[in-house]
Amino acid sequence: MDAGLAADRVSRSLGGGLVLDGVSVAPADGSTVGVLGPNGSGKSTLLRVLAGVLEPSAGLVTVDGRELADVPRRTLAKRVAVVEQHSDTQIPLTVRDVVGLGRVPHRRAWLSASADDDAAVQEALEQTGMTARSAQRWQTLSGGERQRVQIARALAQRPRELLLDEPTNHLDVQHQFELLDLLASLPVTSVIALHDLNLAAMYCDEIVLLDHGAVVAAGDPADVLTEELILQVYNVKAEVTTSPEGHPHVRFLRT
Ligand SMILES: Nc1ncnc2c1ncn2[C@@H]1O[C@H](COP(=O)(O)OP(=O)(O)OP(=O)(O)O)[C@@H](O)[C@H]1O
Repeated sequence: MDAGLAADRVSRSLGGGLVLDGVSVAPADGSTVGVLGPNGSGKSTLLRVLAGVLEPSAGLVTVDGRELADVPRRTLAKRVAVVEQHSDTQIPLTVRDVVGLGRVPHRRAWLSASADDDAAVQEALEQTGMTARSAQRWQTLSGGERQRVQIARALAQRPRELLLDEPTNHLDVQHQFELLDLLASLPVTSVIALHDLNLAAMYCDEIVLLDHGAVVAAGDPADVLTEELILQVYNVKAEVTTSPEGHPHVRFLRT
């Protein structure tokens, strides 16, 4: 039986158009998979289908070989965490409250937070560098701080799979690296929609390149981030070299 979360030839229509077209992805346990592709290529939709928020029109999403629709919501909520592109709330919550929401699937409704819950929240705040702001109101945070708190909420959930939609948006360069270093160091399987090809090259074990809802290439970053595929998919000329660390490095050419 397949372990983990996987999509098998998944299609999905939205608003009368085919937004995902036969997409398969089966991240290795503990790996980091980057989902790349131009605007509108289906990255967010793929993450939403993997999260069980959207049902596929065709194909299967499975968790440990079991169809997602057959997995109880609470079981799913305990093991799959999602960081969406835009999160907002009108409710006056502190940073600690927001991170604590990650523990809700682990708690019985009538019980208050356990020592385990508190420890998970504390650890997630530390991992994302947000401990000092734990009493601050969520609404008063900067865009990058909000992003880090959403990531802390997802980590507090202690998921096995973490789905992140452009998590480096709003983050300064130091925090982009810190976040991706953190994700790479954790024993979670991460599926990350990204726009930055070089960040993907540095941090992803595997890249899935989407175009018009279909997988154009998937596999090792060096096999996916080629000059030919970048030109084909993004319509931009690029020079791809190999960095001293052995990752592909993309330099865009605007001549
Ligand atoms: N509810 C909807 N009705 C109609 N079309 C939709 C709907 N939701 C998404 N789409 C379309 O599906 C396509 C894929 O959207 P999606 O958000 O998955 O792309 P993306 O690759 O994440 O894009 P971006 O890089 O801009 O975030 C887009 O063309 C979008 O307009």
